[in-house]
Amino acid sequence: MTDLSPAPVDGPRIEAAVREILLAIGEDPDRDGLQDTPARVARAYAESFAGLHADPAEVLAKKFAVDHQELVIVRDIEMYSTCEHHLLPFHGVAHIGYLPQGGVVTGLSKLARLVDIYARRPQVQERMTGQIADALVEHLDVLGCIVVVEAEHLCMSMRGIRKPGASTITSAVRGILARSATTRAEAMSLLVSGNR
Ligand SMILES: Nc1nc2c(ncn2[C@@H]2O[C@H](COP(=O)(O)OP(=O)(O)OP(=O)(O)O)[C@@H](O)[C@H]2O)c(=O)[nH]1
Ligand SMILES: [Zn+2]
Repeated sequence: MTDLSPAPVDGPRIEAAVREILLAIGEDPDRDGLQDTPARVARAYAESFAGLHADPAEVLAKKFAVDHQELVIVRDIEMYSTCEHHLLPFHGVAHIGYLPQGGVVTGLSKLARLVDIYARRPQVQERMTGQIADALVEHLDVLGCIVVVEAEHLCMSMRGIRKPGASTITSAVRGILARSATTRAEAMSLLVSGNR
């Protein structure tokens, strides 16, 4: 995990709500072991939803010039997010590839920070994938980019349809990579897991 500061959440409100949930499921929120749970959940949510209050423009503000006009790819960026339908985790990896414009690149760690900003929100995987790609276009002014996210959704594994191990893969392609099949194919072949 990166070092996003916890979000400024309304702690007492989360605590009251968690206490209600515990009562609603037939638990005793005052029993040993559960007494501190509402406060723990509030702290955990402040971390899990910190991305709501982080600015992708700030993360991508620091750029530098390198004489490199070709693909930059960082893959297997670990990500943990929260499905907005069930408030259960989905987790996996994000892969990012981009073509710099005019030799302007960002620090590699900033790509991982960008993933974190969009992962640490109530999310659906498709939107998160697109948001990462859009941020690269908007704030890094890339010539093109591709973002692929592979994740397992606990709402599909531990409940509901109960299919552990099912992997959801989403991609978002922007700019020149959306227009050129050859460049996109090259990026994709370097990006996806089958080619490790
Ligand atoms: N497309 C998409 N669907 C998601 C994501 N996360 C969870 N879902 C799905 O959201 C859907 C919500 O379906 P609903 O029928 O409203 O809720 P539900 O009755 O709990 O559905 P089940 O999970 O099928 O039991 C489910 O099919 C989930 O698998 C995501 O990131 N993207
Ligand atoms: Zn879900």
